[in-house]
Amino acid sequence: MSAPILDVQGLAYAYPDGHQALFGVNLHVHQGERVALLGPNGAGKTTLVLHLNGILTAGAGSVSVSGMPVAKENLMEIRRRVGVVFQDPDDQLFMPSVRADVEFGPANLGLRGAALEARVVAALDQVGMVDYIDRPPHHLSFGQRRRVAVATVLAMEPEILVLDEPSSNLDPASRRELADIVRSLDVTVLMVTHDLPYAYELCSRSVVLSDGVVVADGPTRDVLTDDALMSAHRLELPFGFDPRTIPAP
Ligand SMILES: Nc1ncnc2c1ncn2[C@@H]1O[C@H](COP(=O)(O)OP(=O)(O)OP(=O)(O)O)[C@@H](O)[C@H]1O
Repeated sequence: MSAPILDVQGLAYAYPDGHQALFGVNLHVHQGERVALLGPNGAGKTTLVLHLNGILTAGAGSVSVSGMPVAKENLMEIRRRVGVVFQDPDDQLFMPSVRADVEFGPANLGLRGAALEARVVAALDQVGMVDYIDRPPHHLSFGQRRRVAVATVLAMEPEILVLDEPSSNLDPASRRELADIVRSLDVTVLMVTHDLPYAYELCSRSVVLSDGVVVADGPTRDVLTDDALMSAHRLELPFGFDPRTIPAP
């Protein structure tokens, strides 16, 4: 098999207050995979994500993206390669118009004029939001703001798209539409979620993090139907959802 596009080796991290959040995490993701990162509250999922684009720096171990180590000297390139969509779109949208927000990243990379406009329109088109290009983001609904947040990241043409709780606060139709968008993208995806049916629907592979350690890594169906694993790590399927009776997507 080819080298992983995302290679996390022995990653350990303690916050400045001494709290150890990750203990030697290994995670290898190959190009084109869609992987769900599951685990109970406080497991270390966000801490891991914050290492993928260098917001946090590994205490021990390493993270690399397409062979490039996540390190201070590479941060600009790493942030182009790894696009993180945070849970709250308002952490990502801060400009007076949708266009300005989506332009921001590629303009920083030096794109100008028609090339910049084409990049912005293409990114908004991928999330079905071209018609909103001149609207102020704060006049959009939450679900629309989440789509624009995804577009701000897609406009950077990332190699890896990291989605933190993408389905949270979405109504059922928006949730399904976002799933369709994710499926339509030709990009490697790491999706942090507590929404296990969403993980099942979108990611053929799931990694379970618990107390800062990877405790499972395999086909999502196998993970979600391993009752002992699920209860040991406070993972619960919603009432009526049984992957044993639902064909693998
Ligand atoms: N800034 C911080 N300083 C100290 N400890 C922190 C800090 N941020 C997170 N932690 C601790 O690190 C551990 C992992 O937190 P993290 O946010 O990575 O978990 P998570 O899996 O993303 O949880 P959730 O599902 O609740 O979002 C938790 O015990 C948390 O209390």
